[in-house]
Amino acid sequence: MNARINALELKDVRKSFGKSEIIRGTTLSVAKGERCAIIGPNGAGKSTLFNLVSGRFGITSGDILLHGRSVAGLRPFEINRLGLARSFQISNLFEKLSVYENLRCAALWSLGYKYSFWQRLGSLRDAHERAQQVLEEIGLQRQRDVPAGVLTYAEQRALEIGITIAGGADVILLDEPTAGMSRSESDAAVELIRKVTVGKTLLMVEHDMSVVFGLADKIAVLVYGEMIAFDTPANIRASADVQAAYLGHS
Ligand SMILES: Nc1ncnc2c1ncn2[C@@H]1O[C@H](COP(=O)(O)OP(=O)(O)OP(=O)(O)O)[C@@H](O)[C@H]1O
Repeated sequence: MNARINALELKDVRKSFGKSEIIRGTTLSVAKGERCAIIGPNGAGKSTLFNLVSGRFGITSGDILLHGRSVAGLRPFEINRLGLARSFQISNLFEKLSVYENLRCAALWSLGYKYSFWQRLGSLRDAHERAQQVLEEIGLQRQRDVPAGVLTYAEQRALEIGITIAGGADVILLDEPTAGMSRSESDAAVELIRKVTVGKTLLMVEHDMSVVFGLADKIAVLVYGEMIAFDTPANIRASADVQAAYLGHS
């Protein structure tokens, strides 16, 4: 029965800021293990949608389900503990801490670090193991003890992806993971994202169409708060509506 439950589901989600309705009835189902990209012109509401899914903003109406369970009204850390982690457009690193320490902090936070002595010992051990494992996955072993602030930009973005996955969440939200990267850096980031999201569910906002079409199993097109299409990359590319509303102008 669980196989039929989607990892993430948005049901007629609406969000208004004052009198302006920014998200206008979005319905979206992301199956377990699927990689899904949200595209759309500037101001379409992509970041707002991310903020609704991760609990940073409350929805005005509709519902959001994570593994079949409503998360509407929950706070970001509660949604995180239920298995959803997100990255941010703006760097979220502790620049003075080492690469390893950044990863360990992220793992500890998600493990629900508490002040009980025994629990603390167990959490520290688990966090250490997770941090080591993620360090290898993101290919930053050689920079393990380097302060995050001195990494190159592309390495910092890789570390951010590592921090996002370090807690073991199975639904990952990445906000413009290749923004500001050169073509070759962005190609490497695509490979990294592909690798670290195997077996997980990915929702990402991305402006770079080669990244979107290279990674996504499904693409959602958001225009002025309305989801005008949600389909495979081939169908999105062929859609006259999408061409007219967005791709033709990018
Ligand atoms: N906290 C807020 N209060 C009021 N309006 C907001 C708030 N956050 C976003 N908006 C408005 O919602 C609209 C959508 O913004 P959003 O940042 O979600 O778009 P976007 O698709 O992510 O754009 P971009 O591609 O430029 O990042 C914009 O008109 C923005 O001004």
